[in-house]
Amino acid sequence: MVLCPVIGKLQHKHVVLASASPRRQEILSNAGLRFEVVPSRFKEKLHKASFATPYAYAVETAKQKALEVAGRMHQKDLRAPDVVIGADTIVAVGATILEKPVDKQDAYRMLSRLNGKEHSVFTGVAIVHCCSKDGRLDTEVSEFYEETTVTFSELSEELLWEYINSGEPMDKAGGYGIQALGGMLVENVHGDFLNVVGFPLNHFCKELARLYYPPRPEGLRRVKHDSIPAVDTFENLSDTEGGGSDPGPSAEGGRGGEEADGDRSQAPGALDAALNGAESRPPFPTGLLELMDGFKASKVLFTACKLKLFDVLKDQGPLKAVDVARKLDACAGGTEQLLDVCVALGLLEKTHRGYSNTAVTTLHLVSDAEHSLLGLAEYNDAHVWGVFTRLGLAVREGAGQARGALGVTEEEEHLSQSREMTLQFMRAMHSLSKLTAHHVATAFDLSRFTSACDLGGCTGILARELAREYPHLQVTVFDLPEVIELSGGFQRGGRQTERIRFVPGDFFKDNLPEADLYVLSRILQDWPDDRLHKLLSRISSGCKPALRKTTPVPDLLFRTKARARAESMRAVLQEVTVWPPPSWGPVSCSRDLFPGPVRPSTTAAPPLGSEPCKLRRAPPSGVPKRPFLFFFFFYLNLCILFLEYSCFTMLY
Ligand SMILES: O=c1[nH]cc([C@@H]2O[C@H](COP(=O)(O)OP(=O)(O)OP(=O)(O)O)[C@@H](O)[C@H]2O)c(=O)[nH]1
Repeated sequence: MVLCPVIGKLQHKHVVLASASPRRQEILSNAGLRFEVVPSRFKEKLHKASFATPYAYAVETAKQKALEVAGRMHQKDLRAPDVVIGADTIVAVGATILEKPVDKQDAYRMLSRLNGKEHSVFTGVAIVHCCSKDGRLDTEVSEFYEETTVTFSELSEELLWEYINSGEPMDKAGGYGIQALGGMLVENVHGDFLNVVGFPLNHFCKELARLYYPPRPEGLRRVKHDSIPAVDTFENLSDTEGGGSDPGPSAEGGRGGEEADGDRSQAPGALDAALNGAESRPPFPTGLLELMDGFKASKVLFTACKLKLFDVLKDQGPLKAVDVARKLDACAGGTEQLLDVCVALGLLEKTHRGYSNTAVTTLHLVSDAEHSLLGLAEYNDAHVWGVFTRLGLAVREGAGQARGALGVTEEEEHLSQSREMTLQFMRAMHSLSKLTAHHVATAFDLSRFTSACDLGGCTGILARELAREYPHLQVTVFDLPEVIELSGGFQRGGRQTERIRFVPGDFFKDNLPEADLYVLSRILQDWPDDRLHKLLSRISSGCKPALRKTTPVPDLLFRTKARARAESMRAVLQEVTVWPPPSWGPVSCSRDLFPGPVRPSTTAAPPLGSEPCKLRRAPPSGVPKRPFLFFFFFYLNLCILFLEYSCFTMLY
């Protein structure tokens, strides 16, 4: 089903997108267009000074990209596709054109030019209709451009370099990606957002409508000025065009135009019916459909990780599908499909040289990357996936499903916890903590504490970060004996630094190490309320009495979120500090730790009469200071935590 009937017009045609840009592929496939991707080999080296305007340059480049692909495909098979789409996005500061940066310095130069100012983003688009006759290629080119103006905030050098070092700018016009981290640099956008991302979908649909539905006779015209084609185009939704290569639209009244007119003149009554139907149609439930299919995307990611696809591409890419298949010892067809889905999901890039990792993949899905999340992917695939398939049972029975997923009884459970499973869990926590630990450790000013105990501290990543950040803090990592035994394998420079010690024990049974700050990071969601009450009461009595009586500063309990992004993490902590709602469980501060029964995630903190810990620093300048974003982050995280808490307490 496609929302836009003009897109449906292309449904039975062989459409080629002459672009390697994953963003363009995503925008067009999200719009329901089916197409083949054949990246253009046209070198973007037109002489800029010879164009009167920056957009003329972008349009010409887009046209040359599309024509190169049409010509190459025609030469190869003596049969061109029906339609080739080319696009080119540039940033213009006055008359100066910025394309993709060639290196970090170049990215810095570009971003500095844009800093604190307004600029234009132009995307030129060419739609080339092809026709192969007697071995000859005929083309008919429609072209247009779209302009969007973007204003950057005043950004510090530090932030620019942090952004450049994220790797994001390198394949983006002007050196930023508005759809991702680069969005934080942008204060204002005027015009079509998707145009900045790389493809002006709205203008494209209008152009198709113009091409495929030439103006109709006055009497029959319905007036609706809208981005998506004029409503008088709805009558022809079900037409079945052959896959021929004759150009659909034609200024002289080509096939597409004749069809449309023919239908119109036949059935104006049917047109009205169709129109009424169209108007009463409900809004397209995009979010819902994404939820329906979200699990497929996760499984694709897990499968690619399991096959070590990203490692292969990191070391040897770009590679063609057959070569990847050989290296993975997998079927060529299946591998190609997996690779293409990864491209669609933005995990890989595809060019004529083959498939290669994207910047994010290189950072997080390669085994030996500093911030690899492979451990988390492996654990979610091997364990969490199975448990979540039993969610229905959990709801019906009101019982945890972890054992069921393993296929073991309560008695066998302990035995089934193999060393490998423990390691798998530790790898997951380790990789996630590496991302979040610094942000957790620096979110609050903890300098007044002299000893901290990280309960369930696993491999000690947060402990290290706390010790690094607070030179007077002694940190104890307290975890199960089997975890402590294995944690040595995760330490690069030796497990024990002077101020960190690892203590084995069970926090439900054994004496807790003394400390004046206890940290519960990703712990609370794992247990039912009665156990949590027990744990929190034990912490309360273990807390140094002197400190409890005298300090005006709250002890602090906090736990991190599963998908805490750095910015949102800080924003949430800030939000909580500024406005601690009583119902907020995830990050809670209190002076006396839980004197009475508590329900950690819902009524965790007793009245917060005590002064909460102050945020140590202001949010980084990259975090927008606008209140709505704070609220967005706040609610986003609240939702994630609620979901996590509910699911975990139900399933485990
Ligand atoms: O905010 C954003 N701005 C721009 C982009 C991406 O930048 C590139 C622009 O480069 P170009 O138009 O030359 O396209 P290529 O990626 O080289 O692919 P072709 O094969 O079509 O030449 C484009 O990918 C935009 O999507 C962005 O992502 N965000």
